[in-house]
Amino acid sequence: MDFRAYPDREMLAMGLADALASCLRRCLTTHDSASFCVPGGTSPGETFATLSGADLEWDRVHVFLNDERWVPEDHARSNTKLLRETLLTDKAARARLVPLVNDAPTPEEGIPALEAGFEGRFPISLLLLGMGTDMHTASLFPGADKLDLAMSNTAPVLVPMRADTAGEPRVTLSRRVLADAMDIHVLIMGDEKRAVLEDARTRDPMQAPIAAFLRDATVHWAP
Ligand SMILES: O=C(O)[C@H](O)[C@@H](O)[C@H](O)[C@H](O)COP(=O)(O)O
Repeated sequence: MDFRAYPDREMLAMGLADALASCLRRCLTTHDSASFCVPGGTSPGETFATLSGADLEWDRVHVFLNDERWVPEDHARSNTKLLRETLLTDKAARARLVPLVNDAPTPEEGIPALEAGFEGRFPISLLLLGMGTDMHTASLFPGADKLDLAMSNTAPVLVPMRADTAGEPRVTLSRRVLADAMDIHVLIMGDEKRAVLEDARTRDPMQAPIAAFLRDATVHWAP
């Protein structure tokens, strides 16, 4: 694991946006398109806003979330809404969004149509993950109903997920497809998350799902 500490959150947003843009640019020199998989939640907003102004061929970039809450796209807790408002603006408005939610009443009913949209998108070129203080990442929550399946080597691309701490039902990319990414970055902020991440490194991924991704990751942190 590579750990990059920034003096403050503004510097983190600038440094991380720069690292992500360079990686996408590099990928597009050797490939027709790039797959860029990003977290929801509150932490990446400023990084996304900075990255959206980066000069690169966004129309060759396929963007999708690590996970989504099963709520309509205009819901306050929709990660897709956040993505449209922060990353998919300015120059990055030309990127192609691969949807992770649809009108089906449950994730189970919606997943077959969503999985079809992921054809040709793997391996992920660039993965950015967040982390909760319970050591979850994407919607891989400790104790969640389908965690066994989502962490297994034979998992499908998308797994429906319910957990007491998750709020609404979720859909998440499985560990297998996330960990297969060519380049993995993790974004965390604050002293509490730094300590939690250190602790997670020593734990079994079934208790600390973020641990499944740390060995090859670059972690970006600011107080
Ligand atoms: O939909 C989600 O909740 C996320 O994708 C999730 O995995 C997130 O990255 C962490 O919970 C951190 O969230 P914060 O950045 O809000 O702390």
